[in-house]
Amino acid sequence: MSTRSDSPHLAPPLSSVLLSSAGVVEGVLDGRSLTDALTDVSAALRPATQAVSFHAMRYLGWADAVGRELVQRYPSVLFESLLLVSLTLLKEEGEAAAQLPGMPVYAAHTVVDQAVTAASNTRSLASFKGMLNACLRRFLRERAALEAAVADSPEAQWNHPGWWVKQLGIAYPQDWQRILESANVPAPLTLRVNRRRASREQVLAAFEAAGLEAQPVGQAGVVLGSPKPVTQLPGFAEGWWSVQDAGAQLAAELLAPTDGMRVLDACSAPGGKTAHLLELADIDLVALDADGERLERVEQNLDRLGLASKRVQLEAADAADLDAWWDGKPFDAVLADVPCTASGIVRRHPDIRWLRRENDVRRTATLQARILDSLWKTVAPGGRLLYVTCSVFPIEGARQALEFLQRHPEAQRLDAPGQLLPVALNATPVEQHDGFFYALFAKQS
Ligand SMILES: C[S@@+](CC[C@H](N)C(=O)[O-])C[C@H]1O[C@@H](n2cnc3c(N)ncnc32)[C@H](O)[C@@H]1O
Repeated sequence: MSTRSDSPHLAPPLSSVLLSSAGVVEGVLDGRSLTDALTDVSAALRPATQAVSFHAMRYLGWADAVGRELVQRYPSVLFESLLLVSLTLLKEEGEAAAQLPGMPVYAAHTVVDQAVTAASNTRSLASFKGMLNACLRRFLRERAALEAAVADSPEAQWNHPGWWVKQLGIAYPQDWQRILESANVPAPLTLRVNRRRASREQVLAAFEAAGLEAQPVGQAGVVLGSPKPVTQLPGFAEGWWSVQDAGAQLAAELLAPTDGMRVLDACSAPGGKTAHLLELADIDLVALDADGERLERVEQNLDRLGLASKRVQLEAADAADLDAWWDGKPFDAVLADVPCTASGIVRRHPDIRWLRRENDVRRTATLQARILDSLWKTVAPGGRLLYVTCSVFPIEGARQALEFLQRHPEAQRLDAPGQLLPVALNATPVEQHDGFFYALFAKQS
């Protein structure tokens, strides 16, 4: 086995990692998020399983198409998942494998041998180990012909569902390939310094002293040269910083709260932007989220960052149901970081593309419009509302903003970036960010 220097230390046998990764992929095929499915994996296997299953998600479209060439009918979803995971590890060889960002690199014969061992060691797969062996060996023998057979499939070529590729092609005739390719570049670890606890210079100096390469980005960001577990970085327990993509760091800056303002963070969990708002000014803040469990994470994050106070009120409620939570006192500034398809953060969550269905996009856009219309009522005359999504589909972004203005002629659109497309391909860590949409509206007094 050989691993690149940035691959995790893969101490457990590859057969165990392949089997646990197959279990995780099986979970995603069954509709679970990758993060959730990974919680079932033992601590000893988790780092390696995470690396292998993230990689599998990035190349699942290609592996699925090749798998269909190799197998008429899968004996089980676990078999299918084990085959697909193994194929993604065989996707490139030698130099090409080393070039594929984030690819855990193993010799081909090791992958085949360990996949077959994984099948032998698993009661429900043992009688299919010969079939698995034959499929993987056939792939190695007939790679070129199999690659050619799937080349025309958009899923195989772009590793996204066909409907997703089509929608991006229509929306971004110039950029769609770059967007799709950016989705397969593993994201850097980007932090936002909590200016109430530390300066950026202080954080950069502490990282340098710990031998970590880091650079400033944006107004308060720091991007690491290579990702590390956050608890191992200086300043985590002290609340010096939070993990947040550079594109997401624009939200609180655009809403620009000032001391004494009454502010609403309407879809706040897990609290990344809530904390940023509180770092920027002394405000009275209501933080809502429909999901009570996720709201607990807002509380934990504010505690760690030293930002919890009597001026912060957390409410588990549907933002669109004003009767349930609003006392009628208007807000000077409202952050509407609404639920979305998350199509702009696929590089951080490579499973999202496989979990979404085409009709989710319209369904989500309808929910967003409902939340937006309700929240607009809570904005004080002269106040502002920032609409945010981490999506690249225009129906959740540019079109949503346009339709909002048509429904609310009293809203004035202020300067904001609009659609930020994800930047990752051929970009330095400092240049990279996820895809977001930002529209800022003022309510005329
Ligand atoms: C994009 S996430 C918010 C991320 C958060 N602002 C941050 O920066 O950490 C969207 C959130 O909206 C919440 N949500 C979904 N439907 C909602 C609703 N009807 N009212 C309020 N929150 C809702 C979800 O539970 C989710 O936590």
